Amino acid sequence: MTAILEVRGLTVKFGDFVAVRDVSFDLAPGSIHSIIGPNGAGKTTLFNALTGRVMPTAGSVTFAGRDITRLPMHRRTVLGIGRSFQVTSLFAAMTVRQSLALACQRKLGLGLLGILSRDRSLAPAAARADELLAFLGLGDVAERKSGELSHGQQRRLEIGLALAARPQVVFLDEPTAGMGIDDIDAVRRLIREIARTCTVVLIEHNMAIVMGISDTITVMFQGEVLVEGPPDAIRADRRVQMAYLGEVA
Ligand SMILES: Nc1ncnc2c1ncn2[C@@H]1O[C@H](COP(=O)(O)OP(=O)(O)OP(=O)(O)O)[C@@H](O)[C@H]1O
Repeated sequence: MTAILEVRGLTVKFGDFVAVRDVSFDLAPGSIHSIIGPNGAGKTTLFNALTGRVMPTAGSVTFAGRDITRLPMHRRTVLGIGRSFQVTSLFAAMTVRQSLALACQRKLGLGLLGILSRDRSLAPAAARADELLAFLGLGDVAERKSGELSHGQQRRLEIGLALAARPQVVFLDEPTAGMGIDDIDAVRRLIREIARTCTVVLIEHNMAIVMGISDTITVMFQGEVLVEGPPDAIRADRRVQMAYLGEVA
């Protein structure tokens, strides 16, 4: 199977500090691939380098056969890479429907003014926003301000913003952080649904979720890939257990 994303020798330095060192992995199309590791292992920095938020110091990222190593984030979005991001103050002041429509709009290359106007060319973004409201289970709160949603609803909206442009690969950064058990279950189901049409890369601290839904898990430790494999192999791997205990040499 040809990988949809190929990461080779990726290194990110902040000054002299190496946050991500020589990371390589393949992302199988249609899979749920989790990146785990103890605090400070380099997961978020790796995500940032893969989505164009930070530029790597060395290495390459190839998406669907195209070298995207140095592309900025917005160009990657257009190519089909989505990323969840926090409901910012801009989104917080807008309704849920408007927030989703704006995110859809970005893909179409139009701005906030377009969304708030009644231009007919906005119909595709509005239709996509409706589709996402239903998919996320946020139809009932569509006209509420995003900033007024419950924590769990806000996290679902963040996932929706990442899906707005119909990505081929979506990066979700701790989608269940701070959630109660009911919301966690809803997000687990949502991720499974997303994976029916899209490859999912996940940073997640909740091991029950990671072990329950991942096809492949890459374990990072001190900026490097410690081990990669299916959940059962990762669960049984002594090095992983030691890493979480902070005892890997
Ligand atoms: N902009 C930056 N400048 C300097 N150091 C940074 C920067 N961003 C991250 N780091 C450092 O890089 C290391 C990896 O951080 P990163 O946030 O990628 O880890 P993580 O695995 O996502 O951790 P956590 O699970 O705690 O979120 C940490 O030591 C962090 O302090």
